[in-house]
Amino acid sequence: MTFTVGEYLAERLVQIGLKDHFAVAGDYNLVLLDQLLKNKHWNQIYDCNELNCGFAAEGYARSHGAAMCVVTYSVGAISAMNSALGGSYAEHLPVLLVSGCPNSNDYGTGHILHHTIGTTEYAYQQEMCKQICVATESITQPFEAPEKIDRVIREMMLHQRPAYLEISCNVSGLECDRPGPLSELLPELVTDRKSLDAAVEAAAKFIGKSDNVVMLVGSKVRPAKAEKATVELADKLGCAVTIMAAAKSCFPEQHSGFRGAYWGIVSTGDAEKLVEDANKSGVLIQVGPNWNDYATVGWHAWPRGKNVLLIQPNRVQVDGRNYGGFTMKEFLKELAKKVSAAPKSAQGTKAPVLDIKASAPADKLTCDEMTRQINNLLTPTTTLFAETGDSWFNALRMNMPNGCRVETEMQWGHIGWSIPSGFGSAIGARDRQHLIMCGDGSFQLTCQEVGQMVRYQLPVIIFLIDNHGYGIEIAIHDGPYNYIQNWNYAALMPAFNGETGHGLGLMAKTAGELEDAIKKGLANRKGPTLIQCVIAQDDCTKDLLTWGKEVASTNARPPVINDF
Ligand SMILES: C/C(NCc1cnc(C)nc1N)=C(/S)[C@H](O)COP(=O)(O)OP(=O)(O)O
Ligand SMILES: [Mg+2]
Repeated sequence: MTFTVGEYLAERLVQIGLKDHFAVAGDYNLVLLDQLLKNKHWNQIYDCNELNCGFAAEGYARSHGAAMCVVTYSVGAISAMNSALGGSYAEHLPVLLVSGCPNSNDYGTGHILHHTIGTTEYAYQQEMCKQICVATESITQPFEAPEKIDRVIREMMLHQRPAYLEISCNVSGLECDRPGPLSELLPELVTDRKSLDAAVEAAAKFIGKSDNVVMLVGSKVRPAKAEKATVELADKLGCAVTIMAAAKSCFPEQHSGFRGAYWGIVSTGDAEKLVEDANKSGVLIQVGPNWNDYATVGWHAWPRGKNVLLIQPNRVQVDGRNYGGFTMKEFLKELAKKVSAAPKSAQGTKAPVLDIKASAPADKLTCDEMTRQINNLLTPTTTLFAETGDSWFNALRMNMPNGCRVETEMQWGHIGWSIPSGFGSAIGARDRQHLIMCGDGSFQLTCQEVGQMVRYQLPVIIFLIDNHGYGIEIAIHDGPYNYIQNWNYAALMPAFNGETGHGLGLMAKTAGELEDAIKKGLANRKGPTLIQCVIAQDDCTKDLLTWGKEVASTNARPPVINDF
């Protein structure tokens, strides 16, 4: 039995732990899909389109550690680039985008091929991908496959960022060597001990100079696999710990030091005062922050300067020095050993607690009541997806049981992401209850993947927030373009079910109807439940309005005219 190029790719990805991969068929990838199916240690999962396929892979990488999606040339791959590469790069996720590509005999012949842009060159796709991933390879001969496949996987795992691979449609089924051991795919970074020791020494001294130490945890602790090491340092220091909005659930909120989220004027709990005081006159330890325009509320809330110890995945900046040559995890673990055990008493009051009075069952459903009821569902094995929009603010104010995970896409911010990504995450972690909070505007971009949740019988509960339009945009800058055709979202489910599905579509216009719909959703284990939560168009969190106005004014800055 010959071992083929496609089987090599399958074996390598199964070796790094994948149990599933995602695909949309096309004539440039059918032979490859056949080869991937020969490997019985994983499943081939299908998507409705390539944008969703890329997001499903991104979601799988969130819950399972890495992912692959397979699409056809150009008409498939260029859609998938948005999600599988751009989004995954922005969100630090190891996703391999694989595209079938033209028959190797066509290269250099002047042939014009279908699905291309109609020129005689086919390298443009790989060139496009080079801009938004860490490694790309093109395979037109079987003998080059092992080295090129290993390289893209190795780079993707080392940098926790996406990579791109294309394979000629006449090569995937050709004979190929078998792979060597997995270890060469996952090289450990060589630690520069001298630099690590110097950085730890400097940081411990820096921290020791103040009795007002506050930690601020950012989203990069997750791709750096440093969440546990962050808790170890917090335990040793006994200091107050705050999180950035994009790092919701990256630090346990039942921890004695937890004090809320820092997000400038829309911070929760004591976080704003704690962070800004420490930045002014204490020590502010920032672990994996991503200070973009949204996180800094339009550049108005960006604590920087001489009192900051900045720890990034591969760099540490402290007291005017800059160190590299070790990982965040190594640095945090060594620092936890080094700092004095004298705990910096965790400042401020306890962590903020969601405090919303329950509505009466007959009351019209509100954003607060919906948030309260969803918050009551959270358990240590829940994964809550919060779509771009007011869902960010609703998730941020919820209380997280330790182990509960929140997924957001606050860097890429592609509306519609949560449905396909939630689908992929649920495939990758079938033992976790997946809840998705998705706005009506977002849902209209990628809702087809609810049909795939029906197909794979995933008991995902979708809270479709029907506020008749782009609420966040209306708050930032209103206009006719923020209003959408209002669908009967609950009525979609019978359509997605076809003859065989078990999806449930329910309408909730009152608090009681939502309670009842949630009960039905929790009981529905053989398919998704979509609950259309109808709320007033102007019913959004105060924080969204405050934040939106600031961001809008920053977006509106006039160009600086340099009159020389
Ligand atoms: C249109 C847009 N952003 C612009 C945008 C447009 N296209 C893509 C792919 N991504 C984007 N973020 C955004 S945030 C809408 O308010 C989302 O509306 P919805 O899902 O209904 O949520 P809210 O009502 O809570 O705002
Ligand atoms: Mg909306």
